[in-house]
Amino acid sequence: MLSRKELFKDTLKKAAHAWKRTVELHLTEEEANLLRLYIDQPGYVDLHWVMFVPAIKGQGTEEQQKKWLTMAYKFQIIGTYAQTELGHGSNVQGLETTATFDPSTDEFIMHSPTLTSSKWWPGGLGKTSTHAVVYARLITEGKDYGIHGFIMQLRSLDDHSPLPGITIGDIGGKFGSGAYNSMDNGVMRLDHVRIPRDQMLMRLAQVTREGKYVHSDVPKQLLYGTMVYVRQTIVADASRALSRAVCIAVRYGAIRKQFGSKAGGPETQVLNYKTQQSRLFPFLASAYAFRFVGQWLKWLYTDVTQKLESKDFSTLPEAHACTAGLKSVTTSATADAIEECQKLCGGHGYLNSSGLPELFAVNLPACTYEGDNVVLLLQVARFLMKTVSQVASGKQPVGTTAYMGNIQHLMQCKSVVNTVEDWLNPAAIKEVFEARALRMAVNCAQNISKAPSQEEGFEAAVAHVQLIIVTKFIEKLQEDILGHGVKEQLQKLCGIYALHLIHKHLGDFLSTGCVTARQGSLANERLGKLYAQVRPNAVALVDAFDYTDHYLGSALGRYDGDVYSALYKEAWKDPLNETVVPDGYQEHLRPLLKQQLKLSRL
Ligand SMILES: CCCCCCCCCCCCCCCCCCC/C=C/C(=O)SCCNC(=O)CCNC(=O)[C@H](O)C(C)(C)COP(=O)(O)OP(=O)(O)OC[C@H]1O[C@@H](n2cnc3c(N)ncnc32)[C@H](O)[C@@H]1OP(=O)(O)O
Ligand SMILES: Cc1cc2nc3c(=O)[nH]c(=O)nc-3n(C[C@H](O)[C@H](O)[C@H](O)COP(=O)(O)OP(=O)(O)OC[C@H]3O[C@@H](n4cnc5c(N)ncnc54)[C@H](O)[C@@H]3O)c2cc1C
Repeated sequence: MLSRKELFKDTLKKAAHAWKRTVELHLTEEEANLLRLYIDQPGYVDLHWVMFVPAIKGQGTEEQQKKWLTMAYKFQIIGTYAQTELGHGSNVQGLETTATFDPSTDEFIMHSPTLTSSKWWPGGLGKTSTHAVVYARLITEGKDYGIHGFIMQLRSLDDHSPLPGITIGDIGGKFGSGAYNSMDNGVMRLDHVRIPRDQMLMRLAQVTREGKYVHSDVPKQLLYGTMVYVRQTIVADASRALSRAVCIAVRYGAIRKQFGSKAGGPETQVLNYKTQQSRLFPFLASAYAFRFVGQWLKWLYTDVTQKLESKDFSTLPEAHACTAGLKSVTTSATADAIEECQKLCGGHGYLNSSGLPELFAVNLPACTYEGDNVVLLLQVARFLMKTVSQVASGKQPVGTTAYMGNIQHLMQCKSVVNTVEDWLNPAAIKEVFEARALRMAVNCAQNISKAPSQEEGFEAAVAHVQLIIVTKFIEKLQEDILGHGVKEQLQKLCGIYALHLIHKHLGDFLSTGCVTARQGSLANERLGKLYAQVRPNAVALVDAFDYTDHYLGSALGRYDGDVYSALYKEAWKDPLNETVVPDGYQEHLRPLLKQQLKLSRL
């Protein structure tokens, strides 16, 4: 119900309070992160911690890190990540902002040469940030060396006014009434703004005092390292958002009753309808699947970072493919699922008090930010094509592509599934997913060699990423899992996750010969049985997410199930209900009604 200005100020207040508590309680970075999650409104702090600090960590020299991170950690400066421009987002190499070295003063001149080069979107840029890592084309000795990162001060640390040569503001209201409107995504134009040479982030490359450009011995792809880090955190965000939506829809489905009463008896809980289960339980399974793959991705990222520190860059391409692919698949599935959860809750799901519209609006842009999901899947496809060609030349693939080494078997194997029960076998499930992913990648590589097209590999990329998620779920089940019967429930969810994908992508499985039509129909039969088995525990499985009513923010998803009185109470809080007769009655309704009355009496 807050206006944009009130919402923005409210976020500033909450973030400042969280920061105060972080300092007072001496919270670790991990604990502070958890606290931030409970603010639960996008704000400048996200960019400061998730992009500004990591960009300096990844691309700054030790000296630069010492100087800037010290200030950033103490919140003496607030930073953002200014990469995207009005005319350029996905194509980073196409950015236009220039950083031209002037040896006479030992400075870079930062400039926006065109309208389309205006920085556009960075979170916190519009009204809050004092500093930014700005991405610009480095020009020295008359040569354009492409995109590099530069630390720029944007606003005065005394009165917060923009520094000379910098025009800066908010880009305007966004989708939904709340959601991302708490964030001041910004626009910025630079008019020949000078910064000292040592504010170029110099871990990847340096410009000497004389203006000479020098490469370091680290791969230039590390320029994109901050995005790898954030994409990894976004997978965990997606799993959290999806589990919130599913929690609301499952709990409400157990309360809501429609039809089915016999002789005046109670109606049926909508959660008992098979159609409801087949729409909703795959999301429940996905919420668990994304959580487990998110945990694994965090491990992978930590592992890669440790290797990078000891100058082992070999796993960087895989880390890029995994983070890009998983960010893409999990955020797209989550946005679609939240929208469907609204429909699963019927009309009440469309009310703001259900919590679902806000959840949808705030998570939808995750399909776009940190890399448009289609563009990122094309990066995965590129990685797969390279791996296929390496396999063809005898190289043994490792990590998430290790299955491609089993090419002889996977290209011709037939699924062993013969009965409905066979679809309970994780090895049988894994094999069909591996075969489908490999066959699609190989087909794509063959098609590309005939008619090169970057867009060919999209479907193959999806198949590969789904294989990763299924595999990590299966691997999770091989660990010790505490709690009586918990493992059995997770096994059922794992089955639902995998088999619903077979159902959804049956065309791929059939056309690649990985599954026969009969096996596809056995999978559907198994799926129906699993839905019925999960039903008695569905509410417990969402209670296990352990969300408080406050955090869930939903009249429909309340733990106590007292949905109708909550909806009723929420309705009366609407500003329209502050008066019995609405504002505008005197000017617009009364004269109209009076006039019509007069006319009818003539
Ligand atoms: C006290 C402590 C308190 C702590 C408090 C903590 C609080 C924490 C809160 C956490 C909450 C989380 C909240 C999350 C909020 C998230 C906010 C998001 C805000 C959004 C930000 C943005 O959107 S920033 C802008 C993002 N932009 C993009 O993503 C652009 C996408 N485009 C690209 O990445 C590139 O243009 C490209 C990859 C699509 C193409 O690149 P290029 O033109 O160079 O071409 P190639 O395709 O030829 O690639 C060349 C080569 O490089 C490889 N490669 C590409 N990318 C990467 C990479 N990232 N890493 C490694 N390698 C990469 C590519 O594969 C090619 O390799 P080859 O070997 O040549 O094949
Ligand atoms: C809420 C939000 C917050 C953001 N925060 C930041 C931030 O803090 N800092 C920052 O720098 N940026 C930020 N961004 C910008 C974001 O990173 C870009 O929007 C994103 O990278 C996509 O780029 P684009 O908008 O230019 O889309 P475009 O690239 O113009 O995409 C438009 C369409 O074209 C398609 N397309 C593009 N290229 C290809 C291709 N090669 N093949 C096939 N299809 C293609 C896409 O799939 C899409 O459908 C934010 C964006 C949002 C929405």
